[in-house]
Amino acid sequence: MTSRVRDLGTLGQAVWLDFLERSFLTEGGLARLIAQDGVTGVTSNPSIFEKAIGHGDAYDPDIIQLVEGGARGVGDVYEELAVTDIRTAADTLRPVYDQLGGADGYVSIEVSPYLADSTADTIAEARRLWTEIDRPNLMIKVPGTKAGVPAVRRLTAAGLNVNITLLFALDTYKAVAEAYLAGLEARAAGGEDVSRIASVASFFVSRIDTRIDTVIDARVKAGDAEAEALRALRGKVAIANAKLAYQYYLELITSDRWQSLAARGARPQRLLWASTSTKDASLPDVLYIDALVGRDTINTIPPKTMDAFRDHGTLAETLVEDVDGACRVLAEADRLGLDLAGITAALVVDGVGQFAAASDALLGAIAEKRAALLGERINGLRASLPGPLQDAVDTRLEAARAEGWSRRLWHGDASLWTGGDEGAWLGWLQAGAVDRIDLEDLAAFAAEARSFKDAVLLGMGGSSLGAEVIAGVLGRAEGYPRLHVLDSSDPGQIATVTAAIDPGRTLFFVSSKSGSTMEPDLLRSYFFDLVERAAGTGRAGRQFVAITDPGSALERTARTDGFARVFAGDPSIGGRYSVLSVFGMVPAAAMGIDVGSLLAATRLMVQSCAPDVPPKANPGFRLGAIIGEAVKAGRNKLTILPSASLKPIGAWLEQLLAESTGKQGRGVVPVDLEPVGDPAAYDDDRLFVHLHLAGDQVGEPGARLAALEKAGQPVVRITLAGRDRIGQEFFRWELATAVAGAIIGIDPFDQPDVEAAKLKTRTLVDAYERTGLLEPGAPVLREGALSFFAERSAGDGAALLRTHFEALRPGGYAGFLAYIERSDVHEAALARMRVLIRDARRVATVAGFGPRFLHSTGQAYKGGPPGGVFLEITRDADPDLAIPGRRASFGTVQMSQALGDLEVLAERGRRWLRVHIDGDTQAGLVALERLVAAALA
Ligand SMILES: O=P(O)(O)OC[C@H]1O[C@](O)(CO)[C@@H](O)[C@@H]1O
Ligand SMILES: O=C[C@H](O)[C@H](O)COP(=O)(O)O
Repeated sequence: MTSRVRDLGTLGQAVWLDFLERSFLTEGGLARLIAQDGVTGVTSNPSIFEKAIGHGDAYDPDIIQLVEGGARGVGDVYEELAVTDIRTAADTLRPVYDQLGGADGYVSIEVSPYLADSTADTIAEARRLWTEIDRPNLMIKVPGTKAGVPAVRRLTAAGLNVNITLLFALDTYKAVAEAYLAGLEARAAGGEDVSRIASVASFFVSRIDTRIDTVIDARVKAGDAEAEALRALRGKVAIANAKLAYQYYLELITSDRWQSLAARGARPQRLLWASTSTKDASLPDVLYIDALVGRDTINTIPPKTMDAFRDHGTLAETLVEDVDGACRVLAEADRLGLDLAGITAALVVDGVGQFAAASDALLGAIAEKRAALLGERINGLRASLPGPLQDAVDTRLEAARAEGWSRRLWHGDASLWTGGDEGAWLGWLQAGAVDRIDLEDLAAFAAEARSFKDAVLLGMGGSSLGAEVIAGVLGRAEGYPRLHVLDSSDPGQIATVTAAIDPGRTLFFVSSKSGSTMEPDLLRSYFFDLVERAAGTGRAGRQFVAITDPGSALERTARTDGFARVFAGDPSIGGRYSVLSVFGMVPAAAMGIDVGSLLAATRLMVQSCAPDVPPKANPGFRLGAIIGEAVKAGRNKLTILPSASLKPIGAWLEQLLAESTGKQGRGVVPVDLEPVGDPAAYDDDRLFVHLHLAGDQVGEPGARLAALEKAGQPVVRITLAGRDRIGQEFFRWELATAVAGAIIGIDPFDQPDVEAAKLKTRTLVDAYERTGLLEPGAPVLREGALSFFAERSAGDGAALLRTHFEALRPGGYAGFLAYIERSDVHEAALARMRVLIRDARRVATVAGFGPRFLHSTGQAYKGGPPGGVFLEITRDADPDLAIPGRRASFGTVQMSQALGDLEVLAERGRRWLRVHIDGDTQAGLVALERLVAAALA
């Protein structure tokens, strides 16, 4: 059967198909074109795959199989699908390849457009695909970018078939031709065979006209004096450009340099006309076929254009016709100021961008399919945001996609944040992604831990809160010790834990990344002494385990004191991001939790947030964009509303968000444990996040969310189908915090203002050690059991409090900094006062127990958004607790911390008032509550 397409072959031109799709391959579409039309090759690109895989359900069975068969990430899923198609196409073309002795019969796959700016990455990816697909008639497409050209030489030298894509400019084509020659010469010089290597230079045609003609049309419309001359060039420049490229090719293959390679059996690098479907409906649909017919060239044609050519194409060797005319067209374009060089340069950048966008769309589509398949195995997130905030989030996600944030974040590109050392603090990404923990060793440790009745974890902030959430949400397994977390210097708190344990049957974790934090160090010496007294001198060490970064002071102490174990942290993970590392996993193992399955469940989220998942489909990015944009819109009070079983996560979220983002006068102020109110209680500075565990009662927060939503408040709902999905939230929020940090424009991995309070405290404690004195200052008022410390007096207690609260402005917040024992009763008393203030002043309220919050929200209170108005509560420790070998007691340390904290707050211009309770704490809180109510009345 004759075919006009096939007849192009008689004129020396090969026809390739610029299309690929699974059913087309499997149902014999390609085989038919080979047989009927003499098609001898296939090209693919990211847009072609996006059209094939990203729409419809043809690939769903494979996607299901891949996801179910190993819960792989979307990049892997895409590659499996693409590789399968490319192999099928290559195998279908293999008889052609064999018949022509390797002269044709190729199928091309493109390296990821994300790598277009990196020679090394392009080479590595090309080699990986070459090995993976493993077909002699494969061509790897490398873009003709600055970084791509040297890759062409190296890949050719390495023996790969290369198709150089996105060529628009003559000069770049010449550079690419040179790279091919140099690659072959390198092989020849090394005595390697050059005869089995093929290469094509893909010269893009229609896209040039699309650009030039748009400029022409605009100028004509604007009444350009040269309108007639301009119009005459419509649809002509790209073809003229291509003709000159072909002239260069003809020259090159007659050169001595080429001839000597040809003598060794080398094949010329053929010109391939790409982008040959007509984009402008006013031009003939076969324009870029008819006009580009020439010997030893290829035209890669999409199906519709091929049909059109089969129907009404013209067979003539046009490429060598009227070359002078082509020169005149280009000269005329130049005379008319049509900047071909500028346009072709821009087209390369655009081309990479377009293919990256197509890849993003495809990976996003696969991510969505994967999420649907995983169903409840992956935690859900729904957001109901006011219109402008939703728009800002959408815009941000799209910008983040275009700027490659997801990949840049995973690759540690510090320019996402402040360009500082952020890249050195991303170990938590890997902690979630791969097994960094020796699970076997952890299982052995868990078996050892069974002999203990209780476990006490001594650590502050990030070094204890993750373990506390795990204990609170997952609980311990039968037969394993009960975990108590002690993150305080409060004598009452310490006494409560001491009373709850049998020191001789308790395992102690001393958990500190730096190994120099004061509280765990003091607590270690307190409990070590206690155990020594119970178990006998020299025997305590075997009940102690250190979790600390290598080389820390704690590690040394642990060795000296004969600790049972020392677990080493990863120095590239900051404390607040450390839960999925040994800091969370070691205590979890001691509680009998199956760390392996917890991490496996977590990994589904990690994969959903992987670098190849575009921001919009990436659950961590989505949350981060919401948080970041909410902050930018003034909604910086992230109000945490967990269902009952998830309550412990609030404190962990607080430390993560506040310490990471609250600096330079910006960031998130997390609001935890503030009872949920009616819409009227809230201003427009909130973002509500509800976390719900399946099986929990909808309860208060759940029930009021709809009303808040209706009132136009932004509400995010996160759902967990099971307790072991808590790890997914750890990872999601860590990523979200890093993303929010990038949006807010701060370094989410430092904590500059925490250090200031630490320093002040240390100065006070050291002075006390020397002098035995701690100067708490003189109160401005004593009223019953309460003493008030303030910058100036203002009448009675209620008046002082009134003046204090009058400093609250819209968008500000009221903070309770309570240096008292953390207990349900005290928490409830604070919550009641918080509600009084919120409802009276429509401001957010926060509360923290000192010194616990110093290692968490303390950063944001001092360094974060201004407007915090702080009421510090202190009391004399009674009974107090001595610290072995020290003059200062725990009570003195705690008071030093309270005073140091206040000094720094004052230095930062924060509004403060201290109320000191004499005698019974509970009674003092009741009295204070009464005064707060009076002050607000
Ligand atoms: O683990 P470390 O070094 O004892 O620090 C405990 C906590 O203190 C902080 O450094 C803040 O003071 C937190 O970032 C950290 O989680
Ligand atoms: O190799 C083929 C090219 O990727 C393709 O021809 C580009 O065509 P387009 O410009 O129509 O997208």
